[in-house]
Amino acid sequence: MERNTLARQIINTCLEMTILGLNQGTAGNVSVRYQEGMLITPSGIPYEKLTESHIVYVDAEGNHDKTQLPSSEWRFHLAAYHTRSDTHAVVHNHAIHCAAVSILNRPIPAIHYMVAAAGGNSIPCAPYATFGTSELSEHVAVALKHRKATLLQHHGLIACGENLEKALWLAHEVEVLAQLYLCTLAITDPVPVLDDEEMAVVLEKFKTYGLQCGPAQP
Ligand SMILES: C[C@H](O)[C@@H](O)[C@@H](O)C(=O)COP(=O)(O)O
Ligand SMILES: [Zn+2]
Repeated sequence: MERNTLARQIINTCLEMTILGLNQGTAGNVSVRYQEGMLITPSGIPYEKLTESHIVYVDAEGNHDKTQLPSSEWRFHLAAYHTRSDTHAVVHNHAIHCAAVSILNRPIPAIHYMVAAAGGNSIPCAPYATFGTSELSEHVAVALKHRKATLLQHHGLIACGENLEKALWLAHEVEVLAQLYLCTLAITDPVPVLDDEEMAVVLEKFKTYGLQCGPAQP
């Protein structure tokens, strides 16, 4: 796809993220795999002010046009593409319930079968490291090895997808699961979970679910 078209899709995804209530201020960032690297949102510019020319191309080594400043999290976006060959879009946000669970430093267990949408029987919580660091990107690479989404301790969420639509959908889904987890945690801890056998059945069913609709989820 043409660079400008992808840039517009990135901006629309950012705006949609805000409409869905997943973000606030300049928190979060969005990228798509492009050529040998990725196209990514710039650092610290409010989404409403973004135009196509703000979207930065960063190559696989982290090089970019010196007149532009890519998201401070370009390292973990590159790490996601490097770790997951099925990933062509990455969404990061500070959605409130995801951030709350990340502060508790807990993975989201199999409290609901939709946890399988992230590719397994839990959604991990990558250990804390300062934003924008190589250390954080290393934690992200480990967490995303077997999952399409991970919480970031004391920070937020990362969700990956084959395209922007799927990555945003998963980010929203994980936020709903995080909210559900917090609601149930307020009543009982540990929260009852589905067993590994049932989650394996769901993971198998998700391999073919929704295929007749093209970009359907999961
Ligand atoms: C301090 C930043 O907000 C950090 O949390 C980062 O992870 C983020 O979400 C937005 O940073 P950029 O504007 O640099 O993408
Ligand atoms: Zn962040």
